[in-house]
Amino acid sequence: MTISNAAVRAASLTKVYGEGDARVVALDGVDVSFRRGELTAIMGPSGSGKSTLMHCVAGLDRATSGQAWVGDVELTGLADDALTMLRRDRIGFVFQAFNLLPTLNAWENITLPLDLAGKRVDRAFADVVIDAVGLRDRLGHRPSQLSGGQQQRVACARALISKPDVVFADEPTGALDSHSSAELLGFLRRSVVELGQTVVMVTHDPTAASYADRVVHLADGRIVSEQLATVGGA
Ligand SMILES: Nc1ncnc2c1ncn2[C@@H]1O[C@H](COP(=O)(O)OP(=O)(O)OP(=O)(O)O)[C@@H](O)[C@H]1O
Repeated sequence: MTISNAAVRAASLTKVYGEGDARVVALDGVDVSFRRGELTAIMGPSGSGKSTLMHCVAGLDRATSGQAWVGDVELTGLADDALTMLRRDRIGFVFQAFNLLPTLNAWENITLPLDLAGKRVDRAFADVVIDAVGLRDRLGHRPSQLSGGQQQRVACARALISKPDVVFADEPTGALDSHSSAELLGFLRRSVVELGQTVVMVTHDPTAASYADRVVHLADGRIVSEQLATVGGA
């Protein structure tokens, strides 16, 4: 793969927590690329390093050694403030806990990243995103007035609204029932197919992984296999 096809890349990425008896090698020299315009799932047993890998390539945590790039920007060489700006401008996040602001309504939550960055809302694109997540009639509702599935769709819309280079989703369906999970995964899939979004999703759930174009398996901090998914949208 050429570098230009990789939205995100890691080379010899290593993360060590603690020292002495408490020393844990969470990532052990990981080489991986996440391609543009694809949904990649990261799977593996509990403790295999999935979240650590995501955090280190998304600039939420610092690797101990090795390199990570978002596009052609090397994260591992950035100062803290440059890393914060890169996260804000080029990366969208969806977490298991929806992390919405309780006092803001759905529309205000969705457009918050643009407000924080001092950018205008592209109304035409916002319409596309809001219709895709099916939230048109819920825009004035606060998170407490929405179901879990609706809250997670708000979080997804918020991640997409600034057209980031990549959306990282960490167990996005972990708190959802199977119906809401299917809706959410269908939406993430459509964001890839229809909007050309790049998505990297950490998941335990084989059903969630079946929506991916490619599945990367981790064990003990190493990539043990990579496979192309057969369906990409189950
Ligand atoms: N802040 C930390 N301090 C010490 N050890 C940590 C820390 N964060 C993670 N670890 C350890 O690093 C290893 C990888 O953890 P990580 O959370 O990346 O795994 P995971 O595959 O995402 O697990 P899960 O599926 O259970 O969320 C584990 O052994 C974990 O205990």
